This record gives sequence, structure tokens and C-alpha cells, in this order.
Amino acid sequence: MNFFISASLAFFVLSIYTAHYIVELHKTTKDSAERDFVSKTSLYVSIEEEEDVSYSPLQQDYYRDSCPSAERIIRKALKEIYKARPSIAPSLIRLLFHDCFIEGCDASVLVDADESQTSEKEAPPNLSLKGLDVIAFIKSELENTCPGVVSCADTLALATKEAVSLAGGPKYSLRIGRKDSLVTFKDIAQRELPSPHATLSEILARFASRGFSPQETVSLLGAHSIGITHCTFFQDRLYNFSGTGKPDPELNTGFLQELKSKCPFSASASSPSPCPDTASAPSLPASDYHTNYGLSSENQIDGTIDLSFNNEGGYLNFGSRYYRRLLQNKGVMFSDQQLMASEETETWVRAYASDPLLFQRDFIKSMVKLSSYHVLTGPLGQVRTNCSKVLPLN
Ligand code: HEM
Ligand SMILES: [Ca+2]
Ligand SMILES: [Ca+2]
Repeated sequence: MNFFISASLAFFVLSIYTAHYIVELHKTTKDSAERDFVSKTSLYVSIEEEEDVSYSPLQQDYYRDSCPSAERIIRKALKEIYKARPSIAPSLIRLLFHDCFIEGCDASVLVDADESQTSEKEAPPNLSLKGLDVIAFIKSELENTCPGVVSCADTLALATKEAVSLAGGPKYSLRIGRKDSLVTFKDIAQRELPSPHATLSEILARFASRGFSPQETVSLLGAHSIGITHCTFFQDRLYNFSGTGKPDPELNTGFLQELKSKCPFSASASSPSPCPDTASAPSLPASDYHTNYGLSSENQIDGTIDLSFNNEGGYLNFGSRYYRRLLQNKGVMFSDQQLMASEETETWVRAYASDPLLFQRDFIKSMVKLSSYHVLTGPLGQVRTNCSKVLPLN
């Protein structure tokens, strides 16, 4: 009797899980090649599911037999690169966000355009991404040791985890076993990545549709306590806010002067056209975009602001200093300062400003959630050998 109940319960749970899995399949397959692939393998999916006893499709020790040194290789490589190029840490964190936010953590953002598809990298919010060269380098190290085993999506998630720690953020562990996509999503990236001109309700809606609460959204934005922002993304706030010809009245006046001196007036900010809904890219020449990832931003046409403000508040204030600046109306982008626009989000800004440990705990949870969002696992997806090239299906 007991056996009968638990057996049917198990069957019930399994069928829900399998059904859910298949719904997910349909949601994620944007491309007919991938759809073909899925229909050929869907039987395999259900068998695979019955054998999978773990709750999450990702696993603790996924490469234990196939590539036991994977995490060590990634950690060592990133540590070396970081010494010569500390800007790699924020660049990877942003790269992970842009990958995971668009159709999940599947390394779709890394794929080059070819005859059959455009590239997500060409979507305007992605034009200023950096660190792709470093993922390619680490992946080639992994290929030397365990060819064809470690996915680009896992490489990016694990390298980002190291980057957070190297940049003074909290340490966390990740489950692994992500697979790489067969397609890229340029149009979705263009439409869905939040703009630096977005209002709070727009920002919260984008994150909510991916299952992130307002609190989780506020905690993730703490990543804006490191790295850089091109002047282009907030210039309108300095010279021509909402077409008024005046600065954003919300902006701290001392900070306004500081920003103006680093981002002198340029014609594009005075243009009467309203801010586009998606982030407009800084006008980096193509050669710069493709080859100069490692060069300092001084070499670029557009000026930049250092978001860490020389590690204001101490090196260990990763995160918290961002919220303290928001309390002083010193958010750099309009979207940053918007976190003060509702009581709920303001409450979390205050909490994280005054309690770095609370921030670290919540940031870890949100980063793990972001790094595991909508992953391809099991027979879905592939393990690319070169992160910028999808492998042919057969
Ligand atoms: C409302 C949501 C967000 C908007 C509008 C936004 C927008 C931007 C923009 C415009 C930049 C400047 C890029 C450049 O000038 O090259 C930037 C930088 C950055 N963003 Fe975000 N972002 C958002 C959320 C996030 C999240 C959730 C994370 C990570 C968890 C993140 C991590 C970063 C990092 C680390 C940088 C610095 C990049 C570097 O120095 O290379 N952002 N963001
Ligand atoms: Ca993706
Ligand atoms: Ca997906």
C-alpha cells in the first residue's frame, strides 16, 4: 500500500517535471535547427529525466570524472590575467549578466555571426562588452587538458565566480553542467537588456519576468560598484535631461560638476531626439571593439567614469559603496538612481548601504540564481570547442 502510494507519487512528480521540461524546451527553441534537434532527442529527454534523481539539473561535481581539474584551471588562469588586467573582473560579471539575462546562461552571447545567423554581440547593449577574449583563452586551456568537455557556459559562470572574489566580492560555489546554445538571440538582446535610461518599473518588470524579486534586483545592481561606464550612457543627465537643456535635478550638484569635468559636453548629448529605449552603444570603432579589450578606456573615443571611485569606503566595500552613493544622489546612470524611486527598493538600498554582510549574503544568492537561470542541461545544447562557433549538428 505504502509502496503503491509512493510509487504513484513519484510518477506524478516525474510527469510534472517532464512536462515542465518539455514546456521549457518549447519556450527555448527559437530556431528550427534547434527544434529539429529537440524533436530528435525528446524521447531521450524523458528517459534521462527518470534517471536523474537530483532536484536541480545542475550538479555539484559534474566534471569529476571527465575533467577534475576544470575549476582549478579556470581559477589559476583568471588569477594570472587579473594581476595584469584587473578590469577583467567587472567585464566578466557584466558579460555573465548579458548572457544569462537573454535566454539563460548558455553562452549565446559569445557566438560570432556567420552565414546562417546574426550575432548577439551586434545588439547595441552588447557592443561595449569586454572579456570575451579571456573566456576564449581560458576555454583553450581547458581544451588542452580535456578536449570537448567543459562548456563555454560553465566556463563563463565559473570564471565570473572567480572574478567576483578577486574584485573583493563574496565567495560562492556553483553547480555545473550547463550546455551551450545552438543559436544566438540578437533581437531579444536588443529588446530585453535593460537600458541605462530605464525607469524603476521597467527595470523591475524585466527582472520579474525572469523570476527576480525587487530585493534580488537591488542586490544584483551592487555589481555597479566596480568597473566603468562610458559617458554616453549618462551624458543626457549632465547637459540635457529629458530634453530640458538642463541637468537632471536629482543629481547631487557636487557630483554633477565632477561628472561634467570627466565627460565634457559632446554633440550627441544635445541632440533633440529622445533617448532610445535600448542602451545606445558608445561609438567604438570596430577594430577597437574586436581587438582592444585589454587597453585602458583612455584610448577610446568616449570618456569613462570609474564606478569604484578608487575603492571609496575601502576595498572590502564591494557593493555597499554603490548603495551609499545612491543615498547621496550619486548614482551614475539614471537607472541606478531609480532604485531610490520606490519605498520597497529604497528600503533595500538603505539596508545594503549600512550592512555589507547582509549585502554579501543576498548578492551570493542572487548571483547563484542568475548564474543558473534557464540553463540547458543533459541532452539539450552542446559543448562548443570554440566559444564563438556553434558546432555543426552532425
Ligand atoms: C537595470 C539594469 C542594468 C543596466 C541598465 C545596466 C547598464 C550598464 C551600462 C550601460 C554599463 C556601462 C557599460 C560601458 O560603458 O561599457 C554597465 C556596466 C556594468 N554592469 Fe550593468 N546594467 C544593469 C544591471 C547589471 C547587473 C544585474 C550586473 C551584474 C550582476 C551588471 C554588471 C555591470 C558591471 C560589472 C559593469 C562594469 C563593466 C566593465 O567595467 O567592463 N549590470 N551596466
Ligand atoms: Ca544567453
Ligand atoms: Ca535558453
